[in-house]
Formats: sequence, C-alpha cells, structure tokens
Amino acid sequence: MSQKLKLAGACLNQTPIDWANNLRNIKNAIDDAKKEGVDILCLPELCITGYGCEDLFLSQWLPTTALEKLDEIIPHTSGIAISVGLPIRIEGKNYNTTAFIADKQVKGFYAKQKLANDGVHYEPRWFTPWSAGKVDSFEFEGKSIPFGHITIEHKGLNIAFEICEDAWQPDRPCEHLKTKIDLILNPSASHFAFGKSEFREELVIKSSNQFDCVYLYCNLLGNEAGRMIYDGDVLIAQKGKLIGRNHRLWYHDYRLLTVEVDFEKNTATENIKPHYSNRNEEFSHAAGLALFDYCRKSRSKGFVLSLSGGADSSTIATLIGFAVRTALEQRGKPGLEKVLGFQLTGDTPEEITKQLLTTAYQATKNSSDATFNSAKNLAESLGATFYNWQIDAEVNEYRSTIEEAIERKLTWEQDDITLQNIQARTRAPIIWMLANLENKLLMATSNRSEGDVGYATMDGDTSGSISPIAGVDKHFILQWLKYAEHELGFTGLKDVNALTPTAELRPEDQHQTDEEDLMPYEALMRIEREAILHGRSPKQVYEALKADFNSDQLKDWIKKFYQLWTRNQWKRERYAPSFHFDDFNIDPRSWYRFPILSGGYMEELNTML
Ligand SMILES: Nc1ncnc2c1ncn2[C@@H]1O[C@H](COP(=O)(O)OP(=O)(O)OC[C@H]2O[C@@H]([n+]3cccc(C(=O)O)c3)[C@H](O)[C@@H]2O)[C@@H](O)[C@H]1O
Ligand SMILES: Nc1ncnc2c1ncn2[C@@H]1O[C@H](COP(=O)(O)OP(=O)(O)OP(=O)(O)O)[C@@H](O)[C@H]1O
Ligand SMILES: NC(=O)CC[C@H](N)C(=O)O
Repeated sequence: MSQKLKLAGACLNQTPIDWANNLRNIKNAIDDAKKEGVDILCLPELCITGYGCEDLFLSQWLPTTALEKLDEIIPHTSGIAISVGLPIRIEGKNYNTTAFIADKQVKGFYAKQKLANDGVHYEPRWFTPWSAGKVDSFEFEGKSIPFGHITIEHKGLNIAFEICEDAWQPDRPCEHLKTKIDLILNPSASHFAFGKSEFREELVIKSSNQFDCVYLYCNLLGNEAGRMIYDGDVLIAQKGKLIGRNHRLWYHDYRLLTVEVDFEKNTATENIKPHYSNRNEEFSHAAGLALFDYCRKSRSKGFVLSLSGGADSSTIATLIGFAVRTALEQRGKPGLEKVLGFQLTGDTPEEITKQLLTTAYQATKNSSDATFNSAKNLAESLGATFYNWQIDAEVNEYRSTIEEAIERKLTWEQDDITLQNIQARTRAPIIWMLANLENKLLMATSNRSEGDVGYATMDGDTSGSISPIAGVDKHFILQWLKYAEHELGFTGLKDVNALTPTAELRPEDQHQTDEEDLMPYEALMRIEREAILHGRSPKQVYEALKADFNSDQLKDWIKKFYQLWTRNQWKRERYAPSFHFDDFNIDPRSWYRFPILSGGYMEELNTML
C-alpha cells in the first residue's frame, strides 16, 4: 500500500438537469484536483443530474442522458480516480448510484441501500433500495461492470462506499463487509438545517473510528432546486480524528478540499475549527446564499420588496444586503457579473444593492411615521432603491364601490377583517408592477409563526415568488435583527429594532400589535414546536408546557393555535416557495403534510379543556 495518498472532496453547486453547469463544475473540480496531484476525488450524490430532479427521475430519458454525460466525464479522469453520482435505471427500477472511475476505466457502480424518506426527503418514490451484500453487473460501453454493493481495490487501498442516508441508519452497508476497509467514500446530498453540520462531523468521526479507516464525506453546495440549501460540507476523518473540513456555504460554483493522508501512520493536522459557531451566523450565510442562487438560477435581475420598516420585510432587505456584500467579497465584481449574466453599474456593496434591490413603502392613513422612517433609513443604509407612495386613494375606491353595491357603509366594528385585508391586497398589484418592470423577484415576507396561524392576507402580503423567511419563527427573526445590527454592522436596523411588531392595518387609535391579535410569539413558538415538530396532541402540548405558563391562558392559546392552524392549511398550500432552515418547517411540499379539510381537533380540544 502507498503510504501517503492525496484525497479530495469537491462540493458542487448543481442544478437539476442543467447539464452544462453540472458537467462544467464536475470537470473543473477534476481538473483542479489533478493540478493538486489528487489520487482520489469524491463528488456529491447524484451530481450529474442534480439531486432534486423529483419526478423527472421517473422518466426513461433522464437516467439515459445521465449515462451519456458520464461518458463525457470519463476522458477527464486520466491519472486520477473519481467517484461521481448518477441515477441508473435497470429493468424499470431506478438506483441511486455512484460510479468509481480510475484513469478512464469505470471500475464499478455502488448502489444506495438506505433511501432517505423523512423530513424533506422522498427517495423511495423514485428509487429502489439495493440489498446488502448483493453484487450484479451492468452493461456499460460494451463492458460488464460490477454493480451494487461493491468494494474497489485501488492503489493498494480497499475502498467501500455509503451514499448519504446509508450512514444515517442502523445496519449500515459497511457493517456487512467482510474485508478490512481502508477508505469509505460518502457522496451526499444532505440539506442544510441549523446545527446539522456538527451532527455530520460527529457522524464522520465516529464512522472512521467504527470502521477503523479513513472516511471521506462530500456534500452538495448552494440552493440547488429552490427550497433546500446545501452547505458544501466536505469532511475527512481518520480513525476517530477529523483531518479535513471545507469552508461551508461558499458562493462559488465548487470548492475542493485536499488532504494528504498517511494511511500507515496518523495524518498530522492542526486543530480544525468550524467556520460558523451559532445559528445567527448560519442563517445569514445560508439565507444569503439561497437568495443569491435563486436570483441567478431564475435568471432574474434582482429583488423587489414591499418594505414596511417592520421586522419581516426588514429582515429580507438585510439578508439581500448581506448576500450582495458576501457575493462581492468572494466573487469580485467581474465574477458577479459573469454569474448574474448582466452588467453591474456600481462597485461598492451599496451601489450594487441599489441596482439589485428595489423597495417601496406603501402608506395608508394607518401607517405611522415610525415605520416610514424605519423603512427609509434601512433602505438608505443598505443602498437599496426606495420608493414611497400612498395607497389610500385605491383603498377608498374599492371601499366606496363595494359600499355602493351592498348599499351600506363598512365599519370597523362590523367589517374589521375586510377592512384590514383590502389594504394589504391593494399593496399587491402595484408592487408586482415593479417586479414586472424590472424583471425582479417579488419577495413575500411571511414568517413561520404567521404561517402557523394564517396571520397574513392571501393575495395581499402573501404575494410574491419566494418566501425567504417562511422557514423561521418570529422569535428567531427578532433576535437575528439585533445580531445583524450589532454583529454584522447593519446599523440601519436601529429603528427596526426599536419597533413593536404590528400589521398597521387598523386605525392608529386601536394600537394593533401582532401579539395582541394572536398570542406572545414565544408561546406560539413553543406550542408550534410541540404540536408540529413533535406531533403532540392538544392535551400533550398542554402537559409539556403547563409548568411554564398560566394554565388558563395556555389552554386558550393552545386552542387558538390549533383552530387557526387547521383553518389555514389552504394558505400554507399557497405560500410562495420557502427555504428550509430549521429542523422542521410547515411547507406542505417539503416537510409537513396536513389535510386542507379536517375535523379541526374539535374532540381533542374539548378533552383538553
Ligand atoms: N379551508 C379553506 N379553503 C379555502 N379557503 C378558505 C378555507 N377556510 C377559509 N377560507 C377562506 O379564507 C378567506 C380568508 O382569508 P384571508 O382573506 O386571507 O383573510 P383572513 O385569514 O380571514 O384574515 C387575515 C388575517 O391576517 C392578518 N394580517 C393580514 C395582513 C397583514 C398582517 C400583518 O401581520 O402585517 C396580518 C389580519 O389581521 C387577519 O387576522 C375567506 O374568504 C374564507 O372563505
Ligand atoms: N406601509 C407599508 N409599506 C410597504 N409594505 C408594507 C407596509 N405595511 C405592510 N407592508 C407589507 O406587508 C408585509 C406584512 O406586514 P407584517 O406586519 O406582517 O410584516 P413587517 O411589517 O415586515 O413586520 P412586523 O410584523 O414586525 O411589523 C410587510 O412585510 C410588507 O411587505
Ligand atoms: N440524501 C440523503 O440521503 C439525505 C439524508 C440524510 N438523513 C440527511 O439529511 O443528510
């Protein structure tokens, strides 16, 4: 066995069926690895097609095209060995595989055994699991190639494989191997969630210890297909010790991590620290990258935002400012222009934000000077384009038309919700005009707490093509804004952080606040965690929280939560696509499915009371 070999993992920012992009990233990563003298390079799960192809995986043509693309990659592998992921269809069944190619020879295909079927993953819909210990062959390019639970001998090493979820479940593929393994490659597509990188690190270290080997883990990077973010973790551990870690949440197309591994002695390394140490840092980088990728992959010219000066819209404005700042730092202006596909008129983050982010404050007579100043100051400090107009004339027009039709005056006593909603809805058509005029993405500003209880006007403030903060709760947002002001240097958030959250839809003398309308955000968040993340019944939620709240009040809040939750499932079905950040979310497409019509927990709520 050679004593020392150079191993590398390259996280790649892939896009479903963007063959040109995906192959370019793969080839560039291989070329860079060759320049660095890498012996074995691991690339992420399903990186040829993209991991998030969904029902496209069920087609005949997609796996066929993936094999043609594999053929294009093979000539690039002279003098190097790579592991590259693709779907393979055999007798009408799809397998999630990684091909091992050494010096232009395909040595084998490993097929995934444990399919991910929880949270945001639905792999059994598209793939068939392979059986432990079974090795078949697959005809490729006129040759019969070992296929299934393979191991490979290469440069004196015994190499085994696990694909992502294979390592997360008990009875792992590698536990079935009879031969001593020197190296395990794990190509992954492991979605970002707060704190998950630490979990992966532990998994990789433990695995290298358990199998007494070197374990190389390689994840995807970026906002691949719209909702899920991949943080580009590349982790290498040897016999219980981390010996390599990639920089996560990177704005480039790919990033290579190379480590020269001593397979006889322990590889010497310095202490490898994680790049992000808390949720606030992770959120800033993950959300910024998700927005940046969404903008360029949707070929949009930037973002449009109805900016109220309140917490939600201000969070989104700041995240866009942060994305511009980070993208500029990492890619430089020419790199940014290349990837966005258009010229930038300015040079500084503020000048570029002016071009990429258009905001508008849309006042009614219920709006306050405090929110106007907050919006204006934030927009100015970020550099964003800021418009300010009144929508009272349009609101009054609707009101008088309907009053004439129904032959009575509307009053706040009788028509509260109608009068609130028409204001939120009147803001929508005109802000959409800006999005159309400038070919930009309209941001919807709902957060997850509002999503729980439907605290938003459908076709009003829910209007938009992405809903970037619908994956985090309001409690989190409020503390992140303070972090962004003090730690990220967004001093324009000073006024935002001094405001109490309010919809400003009722007349000012009614002093409307979100928490008066609903319940304290902290209680909402605690109930949501118990009810949705842990799947508890109303009574179980009450039992779990009763020590921390006044008993009668808690019962009222739980009742309100479940009633509003049930009534508003249809709204959650209609929110614009959102990003996944927390260990759970309420998006029916990606994490929590719930019936649109239901019994509404009536019996369960009655027995709780
Ligand atoms: N299962 C179901 N399937 C389909 N539709 C269903 C339905 N259940 C009710 N509906 C329909 O839902 C409609 C009501 O929904 P919608 O018109 O959206 O209005 P709604 O949910 O009744 O009220 C909006 C709430 O959001 C709050 N809000 C609005 C805007 C901004 C903010 C803020 O925080 O800034 C807060 C506002 O204070 C109010 O509490 C009704 O027409 C009803 O028929
Ligand atoms: N005066 C306004 N000008 C522009 N947009 C507004 C105005 N008022 C409300 N909106 C839009 O409606 C959305 C919903 O309002 P909401 O009150 O939920 O959020 P917010 O004002 O951003 O935060 P907070 O709830 O903390 O006040 C806002 O995020 C914003 O996009
Ligand atoms: N692609 C996968 O198999 C992902 C599953 C794994 N549990 C993860 O979230 O990382």
